[in-house]
Amino acid sequence: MATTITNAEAMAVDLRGESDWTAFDAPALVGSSLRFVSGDPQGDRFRVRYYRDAAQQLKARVWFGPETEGPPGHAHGGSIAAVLDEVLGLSGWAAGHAVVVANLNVSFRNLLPLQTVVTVESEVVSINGRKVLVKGRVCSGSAIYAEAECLCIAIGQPKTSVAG
Ligand SMILES: CC(C)(COP(=O)(O)OP(=O)(O)OC[C@H]1O[C@@H](n2cnc3c(N)ncnc32)[C@H](O)[C@@H]1OP(=O)(O)O)[C@@H](O)C(=O)NCCC(=O)NCCS
Ligand SMILES: CCCCCCCC(=O)O
Repeated sequence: MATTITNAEAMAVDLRGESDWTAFDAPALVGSSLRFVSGDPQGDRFRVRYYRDAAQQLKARVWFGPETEGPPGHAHGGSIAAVLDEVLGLSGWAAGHAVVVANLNVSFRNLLPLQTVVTVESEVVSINGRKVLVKGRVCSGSAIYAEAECLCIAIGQPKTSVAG
């Protein structure tokens, strides 16, 4: 019997990282609860693959599928914010802090065409008591789609970070 596949399922989406990145296993660090953004790797919304770069900062390759649409042909701002929320919060965890996101400030710089694979970069820029400040951006080559600053607050004991 023939199997029905949607256009998006049939689509090859290249989420490979750079040669000096290593795969990062998010569920191994935080559990399997992060389903909203990265829980459907064959879906029509987001497809996400996590890495650490050579400086050990968390990076993600993210495909914005047809179901992230907001303005015609482009990603909904909330979908971009959701991706930044997860990646930057997870970046705090990857740096060893058991955090939740308290404040996320996003600047949308350019419309993001649907079915684009972007890189989400993150950098932990300061740690002040329970406050872990993470900056990040959504980009592809020289194109910057969004930039964000994320205040994470530690709610538990520091976690041993995992290499991938
Ligand atoms: C973030 C959260 C844990 C903070 O609550 P708390 O543990 O009681 O901590 P406090 O309110 O004492 O805040 C701790 C510090 O962070 C600061 N802070 C907390 N939220 C902040 C915010 N939104 N913006 C700026 N600073 C904030 C406080 O001012 C405080 O700073 P201080 O130590 O210099 O006084 C709580 O508000 C929360 O659970 N929010 C929901 C988080 C969430 O649902 N995120 C999305 C899913 S990850
Ligand atoms: C348990 C890992 C938390 C990572 C950040 C999630 C961001 C959010 O839910 O808003």
